[in-house]
Amino acid sequence: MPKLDISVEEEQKAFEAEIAAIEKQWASPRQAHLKRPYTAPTIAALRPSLPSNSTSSTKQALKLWSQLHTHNKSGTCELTFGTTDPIIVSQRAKSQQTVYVSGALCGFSEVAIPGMDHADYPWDTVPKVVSKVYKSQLWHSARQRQFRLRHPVSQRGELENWDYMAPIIADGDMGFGSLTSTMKMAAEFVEAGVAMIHIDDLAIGMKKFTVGQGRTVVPTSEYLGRLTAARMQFDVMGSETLLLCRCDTDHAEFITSVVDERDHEYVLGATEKGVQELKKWLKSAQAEGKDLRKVREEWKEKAGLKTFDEAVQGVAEKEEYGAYTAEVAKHKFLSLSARREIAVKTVKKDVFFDWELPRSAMGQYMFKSCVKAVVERALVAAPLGDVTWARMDSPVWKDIVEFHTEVRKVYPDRLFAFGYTGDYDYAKAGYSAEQVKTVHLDLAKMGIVWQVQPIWSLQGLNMVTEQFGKMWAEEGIAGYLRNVQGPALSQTPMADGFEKLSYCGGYLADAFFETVAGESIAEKGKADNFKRH
Ligand SMILES: C[C@](O)(C(=O)O)[C@H](CC(=O)O)C(=O)O
Repeated sequence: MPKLDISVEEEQKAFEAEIAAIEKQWASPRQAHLKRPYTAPTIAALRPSLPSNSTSSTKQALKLWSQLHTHNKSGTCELTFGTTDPIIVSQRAKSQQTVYVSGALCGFSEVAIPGMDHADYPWDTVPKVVSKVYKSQLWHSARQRQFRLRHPVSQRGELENWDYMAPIIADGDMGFGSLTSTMKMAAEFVEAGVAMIHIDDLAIGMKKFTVGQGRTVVPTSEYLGRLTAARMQFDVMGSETLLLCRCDTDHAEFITSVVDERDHEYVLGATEKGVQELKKWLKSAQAEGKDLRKVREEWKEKAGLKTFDEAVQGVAEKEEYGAYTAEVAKHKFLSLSARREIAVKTVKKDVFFDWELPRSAMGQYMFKSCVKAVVERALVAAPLGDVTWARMDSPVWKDIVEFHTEVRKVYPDRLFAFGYTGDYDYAKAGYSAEQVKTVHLDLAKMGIVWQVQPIWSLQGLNMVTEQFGKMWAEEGIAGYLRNVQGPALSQTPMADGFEKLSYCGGYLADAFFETVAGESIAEKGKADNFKRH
């Protein structure tokens, strides 16, 4: 193998030039808000000798960044929806500025074995769908351009000119395991042309349910590690790709470990002495054929499940508890042992608290979520990413306002995303019909500039397909003419897919054949002649 023909001095000079370029990029208005736990020389030393393929992702990310800022300035928002299908992507170019590639949808339609959204598909599933979608966008933009340029300038003003290159936002779930899988996934996304990905704090394999209960999150440090891994990969590739810090702590019921003291305030423990470990309790109940959900609830009741602060409140006099909370409030984050020390100094009675007893058979600790916990995670994550999303189980307006207001107190210009998650029940969450009409605009005023209904392709397409299938089976072509073909042909311009001239792009194939045959399309003197200007 030949050696690299470069002197040590040249190598060092190139390294220093790379460092200077990285520092310049990091200081740019687009990136100045980001804070990395690593330096430019570290990143420069991690780069291969040829630049990575990140041009498309960078271009689309900058486009998205500018769209989101424009919305932020005007108090408006982008309302988009999820799909994985290039045909659907082509139509939304007429009304949406962005495309969302949802993991849940990929799990139903882009995998060998479909299933509920447990983010249990292979780690490169969503990047592959992004690549497919991005290539379809390129194709539509090329065929539209070719169609337009076949027409003289005088006629082009009349022709369609959609922006098919809508930036793609994609679901990176929890990063799929260790930091190296998060890096590999981030790299594949960049190469696929993605504009932004979201990474969350859910435990791998526990997206929705554990033993029939709520979701499980990872410690704050692990969440930050994932975001840092994605950010580092973008930096190694020199890309501008946006990182959306999604946080799923709202209504989470478990945390995988208590290794990070920032989480200790929210971990639940037994406060009654003498209760058996929950997992042993459940095991014997199972052997007796009892209803485990009921038995678990009974155990929680018996164990007096509380956070440590609640346990202190439970045994302290009013003034003692006041002294305890006053001392705790002096610190940003406090470990359980530090809280115990404060309790010993401020409260006469012993505080019994054991967070080992409620641990699940899989080892998870029980967690008490609240808006404050979500805000804290979002705040520590913010410097690593560009946009924040607190994924909520239910659209509780009070919580939404509190979350976004608190984050904006620290980061006044923060941009946010919001998911109209599939099964939200707005009436149950207390919204009137009037409120629902303007909710997207009310959200936009809080900086929630990117709003997505992630699973339209599941809910909406299923509904439309069911209705069409029934009609087709009953009425055949007469129903098709009435409901589909008739309206499609009579609208102006006619719906895509019916006409052969523009959308289906036969002329693009003709242009390839003509070019290969050496025919100059410009000189052929066709009616729809190709013009160079
Ligand atoms: C956004 C989401 O991650 C998705 O995969 O589309 C899901 C969607 C849903 O459950 O409706 C999520 O919100 O977790």
